[in-house]
Amino acid sequence: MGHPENKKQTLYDKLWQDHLVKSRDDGTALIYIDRHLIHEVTSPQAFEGLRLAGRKPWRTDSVVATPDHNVPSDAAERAGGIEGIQDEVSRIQVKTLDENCKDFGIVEFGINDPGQGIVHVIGPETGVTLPGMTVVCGDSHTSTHGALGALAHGIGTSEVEHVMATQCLIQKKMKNMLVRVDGELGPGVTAKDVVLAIIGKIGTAGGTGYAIEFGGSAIRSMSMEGRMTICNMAIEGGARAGMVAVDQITLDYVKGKPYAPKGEQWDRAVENWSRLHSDDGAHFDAIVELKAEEIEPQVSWGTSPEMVVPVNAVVPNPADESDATKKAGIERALEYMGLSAGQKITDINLDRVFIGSCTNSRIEDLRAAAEVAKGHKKADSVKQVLVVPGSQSVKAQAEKEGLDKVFIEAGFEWREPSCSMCLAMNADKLGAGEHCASTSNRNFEGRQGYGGRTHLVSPSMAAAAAIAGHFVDVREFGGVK
Ligand SMILES: CC(C)[C@H](C(=O)O)[C@@H](O)C(=O)O
Ligand code: SF4
Repeated sequence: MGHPENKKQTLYDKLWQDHLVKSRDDGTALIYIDRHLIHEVTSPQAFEGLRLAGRKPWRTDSVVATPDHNVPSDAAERAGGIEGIQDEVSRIQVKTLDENCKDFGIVEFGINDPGQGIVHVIGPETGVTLPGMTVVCGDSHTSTHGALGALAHGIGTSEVEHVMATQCLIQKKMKNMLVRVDGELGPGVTAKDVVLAIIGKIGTAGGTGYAIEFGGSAIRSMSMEGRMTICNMAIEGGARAGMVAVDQITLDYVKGKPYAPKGEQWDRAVENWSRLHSDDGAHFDAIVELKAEEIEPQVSWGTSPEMVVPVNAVVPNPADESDATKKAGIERALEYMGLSAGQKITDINLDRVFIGSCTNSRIEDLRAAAEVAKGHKKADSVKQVLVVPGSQSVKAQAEKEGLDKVFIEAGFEWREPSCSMCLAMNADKLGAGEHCASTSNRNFEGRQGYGGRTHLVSPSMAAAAAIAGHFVDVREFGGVK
């Protein structure tokens, strides 16, 4: 919320202002939506609603679809296309999306299309998501797209229908939070560690009611992939939207993408996008500061992303917690996770490892994991290591660089683009009681399969754990930059 006596605007204020259609007396407002991404899980009822009301999408070309949650990651199963999907519910979901897109004339990157991938990976990589846009999707991790200097957040299924019908959304303006990370990250410390450390500090409710802008020199010097990892998890810190100001790194990333403006339109876009940063002296309702040098590789030990500690720490003791509710939460998490207070994080043995998800399945993530895996073999005690690229285009690039071979030689499995074991909606699941080092964003009970135990880490930490069979400080592995 802009301070009454302060005309200086935050990035969020600007994006909001640019899309404000109407402020209403009840404190809500109507905002215009530029880009609407859809996937198979949250769109079927919305299409059904449109049909029942006899309505069509208002601006069909603003909608882009792709199946990601229910598509198999197994290459043989995947080769059979939609009809080849073994699980009936998944097959119906993917087929329904396909049919709805055909019926309503919506662009879809279908199951085996070269443009397919996790919706939050393909948006930025194709230029379907651009700076300055309002971006919505029936998916909470839509916050990812804010890394481009966009206002992006998840919406519910009824809102999916509303946006398709009207191109607008009823919203209440959020408050402004700045999370500033200054300094230089140490070797082996990545964007994932930064965002886990932020959530460890502010808690999963810390960002509730806020739009978070991530700034400071550590964020400014991060690649777009890193910024996306950070914004992806804004929602795990309670904020529906996370964002990063537009700078040269943003422009270099967007330029030349298939859906990005070209020629004279590019020049005009750049002129407009160069405003997309918070003004000096703009008012933030809350400011959180972290020092990059103090951030270490992180590992989550519990059942919420805020239950996270540095890799060389120990599992916390509920007896040290004075707040009764928090204490009970720690006790319950320890029981579910099968861990004991004071146990060293590096003593946690892993049954499976998952490298993927919209948090960490981009090319840079795969490069980081491959760098650690190169020349090593997974530990015998680790049953499975899945590497699931975030999109067909990431997969093709990784194969061009020979990363697939590095993984296969290390005994990892190289899979097809999908959400996969991030939430176990396809066949990739943990067994009850199994511990998994996962590069995803949620470690809730049962998230990766009934009774499964998820530990959130960075791609290089996941690869190191796969090789050692237990968590290790990736900085102790040779060759880590
Ligand atoms: C299925 C979808 C609605 C869900 C989300 O909103 O985030 C999923 O992507 C997740 O990560 O839990
Ligand atoms: S990869 Fe995971 S977090 Fe991302 S959209 Fe898919 S299920 Fe959700």
